Amino acid sequence: MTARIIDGRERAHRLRAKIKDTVSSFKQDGLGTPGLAVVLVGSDPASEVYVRSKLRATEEAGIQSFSHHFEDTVTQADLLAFVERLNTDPAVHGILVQLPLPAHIDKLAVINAIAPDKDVDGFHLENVGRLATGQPSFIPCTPLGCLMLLREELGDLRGRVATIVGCSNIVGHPMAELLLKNECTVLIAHEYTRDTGALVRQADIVVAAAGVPGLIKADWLKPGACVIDVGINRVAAPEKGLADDGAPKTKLVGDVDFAAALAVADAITPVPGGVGPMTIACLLLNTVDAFCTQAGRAKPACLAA
Ligand SMILES: NC(=O)C1=CN([C@@H]2O[C@H](COP(=O)(O)OP(=O)(O)OC[C@H]3O[C@@H](n4cnc5c(N)ncnc54)[C@H](OP(=O)(O)O)[C@@H]3O)[C@@H](O)[C@H]2O)C=CC1
Ligand SMILES: Nc1nc(=O)c2c([nH]1)NC[C@@H]1CN(c3ccc(C(=O)N[C@@H](CCC(=O)O)C(=O)O)cc3)C=[N+]21
Ligand SMILES: [Mg+2]
Repeated sequence: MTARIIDGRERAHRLRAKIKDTVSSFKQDGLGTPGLAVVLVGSDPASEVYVRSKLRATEEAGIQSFSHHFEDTVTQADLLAFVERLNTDPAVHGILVQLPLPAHIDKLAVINAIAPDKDVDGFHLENVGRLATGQPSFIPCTPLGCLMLLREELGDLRGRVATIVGCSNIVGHPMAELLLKNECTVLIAHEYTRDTGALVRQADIVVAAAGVPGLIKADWLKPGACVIDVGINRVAAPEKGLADDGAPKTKLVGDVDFAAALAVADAITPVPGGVGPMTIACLLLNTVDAFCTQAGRAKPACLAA
């Protein structure tokens, strides 16, 4: 038996099509157009790629995009002043500051400067606290995308054992909150966990978000587990030959030993084509949500998670 491969790209396309219809109905009803501002600092090539695909998806959905690129020498004061301008700009409903930020910038200060009702990443202290206490909040895009895939795959999650490997502010920790809220029994592993395999072996649901290629071995998986691989790791792929600069070509892999896991898991997300596209679709979803709240309007039922 071989595991079902969960097609995140297809699921994301479906969600983006619904968002696009919703946005066009807002325009027809004379309610205006949602707007998303994306702020990039410096010239990390991976960040530039992500920001470009976020902006492309935004425009394809009919959402207005505002893109701002700062040199990596920008001062914290200038960045904070810029966020404040976006906070008061009525055309901007959502604000995303791409991470990582250069070391001289206090990233928490920048995140917490974003107006909580425009914080479509859900990283602001107020949204984090709301999620942790069961109050309405923005939900970080990657965990929200993972939850949508899990619910489509498994239906009700109540009582299932979920092990999350990694507990960062942007993925692992909010994922744990969200699964707890969905009545899972949640186990969390991190760098100092003595036996991560022992936690993974108990899991009906595994969410791998450590950023370590091949960390999750197939013999760690409980037969029939549902595996969500969040990791995005660029590794050498000598089998693809050499690039122009003479170095081996590279490929993206997740944190799970995918080929071996296929024989044990019931369902698994691939990398690429799994969680990544859902992250982007959920960013658009959160932007529509922000727009509705700011317009004093209920979110359309067809977009409910
Ligand atoms: N698909 C998508 O949409 C997205 C993918 N990603 C990818 O997900 C991965 C995680 O991202 P992010 O959360 O930002 O990364 P961070 O580096 O911020 O966090 C990694 C987490 O994994 C833990 N960890 C590291 N090594 C191990 C190990 N050997 N065993 C168990 N736990 C370990 C760390 O523990 P400790 O807390 O003790 O340091 C930490 O909690 C990356 O590959 C990233 O590229 C990220 C965002 C979106
Ligand atoms: N403020 C902030 N919010 C974020 O949500 C945020 C961030 N900063 N910094 C970086 C991480 C990473 N992240 C990804 C989004 C999409 C893909 C994605 O679309 N991946 C494609 C492949 C892309 C490729 O080919 O490189 C896939 O998995 O199929 C990956 C990673 C969002 N992040
Ligand atoms: Mg660490």
